[in-house]
Amino acid sequence: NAHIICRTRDFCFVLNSKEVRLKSSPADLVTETDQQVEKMLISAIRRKYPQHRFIGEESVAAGEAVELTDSPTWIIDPIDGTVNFVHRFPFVAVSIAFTVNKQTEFGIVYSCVEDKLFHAQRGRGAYLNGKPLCVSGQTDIHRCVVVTEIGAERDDLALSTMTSNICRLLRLPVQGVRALGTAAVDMCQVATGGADAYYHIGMHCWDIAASTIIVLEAGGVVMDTDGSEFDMMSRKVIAASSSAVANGIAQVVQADSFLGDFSRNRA
Ligand SMILES: O=P(O)(O)O[C@H]1[C@H](O)[C@@H](O)[C@H](O)[C@@H](O)[C@@H]1O
Ligand SMILES: [Mg+2]
Ligand SMILES: [Mg+2]
Repeated sequence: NAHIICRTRDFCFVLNSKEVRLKSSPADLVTETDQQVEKMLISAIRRKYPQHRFIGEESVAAGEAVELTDSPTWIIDPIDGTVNFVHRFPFVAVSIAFTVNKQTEFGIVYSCVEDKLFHAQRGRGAYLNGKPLCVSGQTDIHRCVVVTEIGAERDDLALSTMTSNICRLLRLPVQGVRALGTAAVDMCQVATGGADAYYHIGMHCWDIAASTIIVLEAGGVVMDTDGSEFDMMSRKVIAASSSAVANGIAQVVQADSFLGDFSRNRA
């Protein structure tokens, strides 16, 4: 059984996950807690906003389409870092973003074990537990700590793409490469200035929708891994402290044909 104690200033509760099941790969896990948290969030929001749409990781896993329209839409990852959650590795987050006309209006990432609440609203800055956030402003790729993710894919092409990208960055060299096991929290490190950049190939919109606006509102930049304009549904992202660093990463990171048929969001 996996469990985690979530504390906030106002309450403390224990989330139990009795059953761990596999989804797309032996490293893509889901627990009852993922499903219950998503249901709880969607039903609470729906009560207040019955017309709004939802893209939720576990609803998509259950067969719902991933369709981002102009309608007000909530993009939810009920537990980002489910492998961490199951193993009690202490980086686990709830990620919620809200979009209108495909533009993100606000994002919230709650890193449960750390009791860190990141949030940002378009045009109103980014905050961690109420304090304003600012990226490092680093412009020299050689002085960067870069965060990425190993991902859940375990096929040869995915693994060689992931490892060769890390090798290319280390050879530049950069000063460090890190992976916390939750894309949402990884990306928030860029917003705090603790990391200078984050890139990921193969994540889904629910992993990074909220943290994208948090990085942007903290003064960072976001782009596709090929250097083109960021598309939340493309499953590729670079978030960085400056355009110079983002472009430096885009020059070395290759997506190749890794995403293949899976190049749009699906569970
Ligand atoms: O499935 P969850 O835990 O919501 O999301 C995780 C991704 O599946 C995995 O690929 C990635 O490495 C991890 O960081 C991410 O957040
Ligand atoms: Mg996730
Ligand atoms: Mg999840």
